[in-house]
Amino acid sequence: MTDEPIPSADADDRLAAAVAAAERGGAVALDSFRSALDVETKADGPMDAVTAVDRAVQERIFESVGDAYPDDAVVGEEGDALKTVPDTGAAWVVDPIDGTVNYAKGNRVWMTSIAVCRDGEPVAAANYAPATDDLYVAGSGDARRNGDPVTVGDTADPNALLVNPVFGVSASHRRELSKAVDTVCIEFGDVRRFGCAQAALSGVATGELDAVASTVELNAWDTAAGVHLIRRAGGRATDVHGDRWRPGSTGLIASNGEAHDALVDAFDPVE
Ligand SMILES: O=P(O)(O)OC[C@H]1O[C@](O)(COP(=O)(O)O)[C@@H](O)[C@@H]1O
Ligand SMILES: [Mg+2]
Repeated sequence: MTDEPIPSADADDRLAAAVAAAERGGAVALDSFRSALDVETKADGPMDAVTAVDRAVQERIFESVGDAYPDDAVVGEEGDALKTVPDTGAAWVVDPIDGTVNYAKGNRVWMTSIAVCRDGEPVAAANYAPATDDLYVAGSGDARRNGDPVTVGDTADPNALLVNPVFGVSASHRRELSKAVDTVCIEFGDVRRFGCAQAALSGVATGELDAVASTVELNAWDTAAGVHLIRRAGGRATDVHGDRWRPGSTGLIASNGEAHDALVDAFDPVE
């Protein structure tokens, strides 16, 4: 296998700090959920939203991580934080609110996501959905939801797979998204889209979904934690060509593993 989780001796210490930081940050976000918010748009167009709450949550998480591990690198979606995961050392990858459009509209599908990476690979993950109080975590052991172990599903028939194309907020990704949705409709069971990549990836880890697909590079904060959860839940995560996924890879196919090659064949642009 090319997509086993990387063992890391310090993953479990940092996992405890990741959970604490996700809960602290998530509580800040929950305080303002379903209140009147000013929604600003970022470089990628009107679906690329940010609010003052996203920035406040990121700040809270950075404080929490900085207190516990002051020498670690910290990557974050908002502001001028580092945007890529360093190839060496320990790094924290933070999406303060994944699903800001949902959050701002009062939809409960959004998550505060934190991954810990070691030498560029995710080794621990905490995805917290404050509005539903669901917490998904994995360090060096089982993936867990609210303390209970979870595993990926066992659907193997391509025609029965629920596939979530998780990209396409940027205007520049719309054509690729449309092709990916077409591929799902023609070659697999049905399409799901949540507006929160970490919710989709967490859903693959628990068997609620069978696969997540992107044919374009995604940001580390939208992917790293969920990929680690899926690997620890028994699934697979590769790039669009079927090679081991890591932050910076081209595309992402993350699945229950049962029909992974069929998914890669269908989405890989190289025939
Ligand atoms: O195609 P793009 O522009 O990379 O956007 C896709 C990303 O946007 C999101 O749906 C929303 O992310 P944010 O709410 O954190 O901005 C992610 O979950 C998803 O990965
Ligand atoms: Mg975000």
